[in-house]
Amino acid sequence: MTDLPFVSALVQADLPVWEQCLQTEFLQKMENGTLSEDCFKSYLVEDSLYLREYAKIFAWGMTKATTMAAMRTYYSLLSFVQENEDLTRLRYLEEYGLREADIQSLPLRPENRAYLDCMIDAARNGEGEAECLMACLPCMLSYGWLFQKLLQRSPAVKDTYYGALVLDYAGPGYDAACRAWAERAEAACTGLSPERAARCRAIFHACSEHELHFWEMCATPRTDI
Ligand SMILES: Cc1ncc(CN)c(N)n1
Repeated sequence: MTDLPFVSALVQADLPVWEQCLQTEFLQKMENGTLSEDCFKSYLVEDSLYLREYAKIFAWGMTKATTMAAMRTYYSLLSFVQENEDLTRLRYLEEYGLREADIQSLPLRPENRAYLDCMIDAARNGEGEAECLMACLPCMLSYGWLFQKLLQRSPAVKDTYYGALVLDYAGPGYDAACRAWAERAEAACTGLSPERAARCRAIFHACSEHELHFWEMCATPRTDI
């Protein structure tokens, strides 16, 4: 992504946070094959609730869109998350005897709620597309980075129970979506005033930190499923 200077600088600045994500108990155990099914199931449930709410961030973005290109970006991102990213997760949930409809009434854990509130705040109160994309980007890009790293470091992870999920996020389809998303963010953030660019960087960083807190949370399973 060296041809995307704004986005590359964001990623470089936050790599230490993403490294910390890789070191969390949940991802370490996933990598070495010792993650309990309770933890994994709990992660899938929490993440399903997260992705449901995540969709609403695009809705806020759309209310501020001033071009058809921006509308199409939100639409394509939303459909990627809901149609591609959802498939593997739903298959796992099914294996646990859970249907999507069964989990909708569950409360979000505080770390999850805090992350979503941060993104919604950026999309609702920011000036426009740049802020909305900055809020959504760490979610997308950090997963691509994390799971590619995990797979490179421990290729045997693909033969574990969690292999399908790892391969999804480390694979070319997800990578292409990340690239498209990053290009759009680069365009939205090009030519911003220094003040607004700084606010965008702060949103991206805050959301990277929330990704870390989400992984930390996942080491302890929910007790209500
Ligand atoms: C919390 C979280 N962050 C990121 C992703 C990957 N889009 C996800 N599914 N969930």
